[in-house]
Amino acid sequence: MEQLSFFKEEGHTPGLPVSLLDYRPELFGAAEGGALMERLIKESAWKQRIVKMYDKEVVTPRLTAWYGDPEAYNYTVQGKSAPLPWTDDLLLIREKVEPIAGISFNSVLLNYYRDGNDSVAWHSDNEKALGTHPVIASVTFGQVRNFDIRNKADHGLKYSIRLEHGSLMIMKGDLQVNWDHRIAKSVRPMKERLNLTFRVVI
Ligand SMILES: O=C(O)CCC(=O)C(=O)O
Ligand SMILES: [Fe+2]
Repeated sequence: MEQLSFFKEEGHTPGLPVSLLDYRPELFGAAEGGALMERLIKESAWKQRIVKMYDKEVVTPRLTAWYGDPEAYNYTVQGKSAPLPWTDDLLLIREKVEPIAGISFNSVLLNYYRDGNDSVAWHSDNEKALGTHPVIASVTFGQVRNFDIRNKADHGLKYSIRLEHGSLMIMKGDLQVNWDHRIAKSVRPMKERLNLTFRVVI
């Protein structure tokens, strides 16, 4: 498979340094990743959460599920429900991710994008419960979608990374401080995509 490096996908700006974002395609092979994705989609406890946006309550345009250690519970990140216990598949993925990330994760947020209509709006993962410079490991299965990153102070400074099936992307350093990210809706037809972000909730 062609190795699509992050830097190939950049627009008019130089690439973000690896100290902020480390992209590694093919953490999982196509077949293994496909099997994991199918099981996780079928077996996870999906919820469509309601979040407050500018005083309005809106339903998140994707499905989510939280798993982790019981101690990883923090209402500012997960809403009112405690994380569900780790499953074998989630532990297997965590085991592959941790040596590369260089830290131990105590929770994982799963995002299920059913089609091109599902998305996550511009945000940074800067909740207090994640600390100021969180290391977040993001594993993607299924449909390739663009992961857009824009500078908080200069919205013209933007990058777009194609997150491929089976890939790992590690976000770290100042990324959540100075940059927002999103998965935009797509007018082109999109198949389903599963994303797992491993986090340390403190
Ligand atoms: O689906 C993705 O790649 C990103 C998800 C995300 O940004 C988040 O869960 O905070
Ligand atoms: Fe995020």
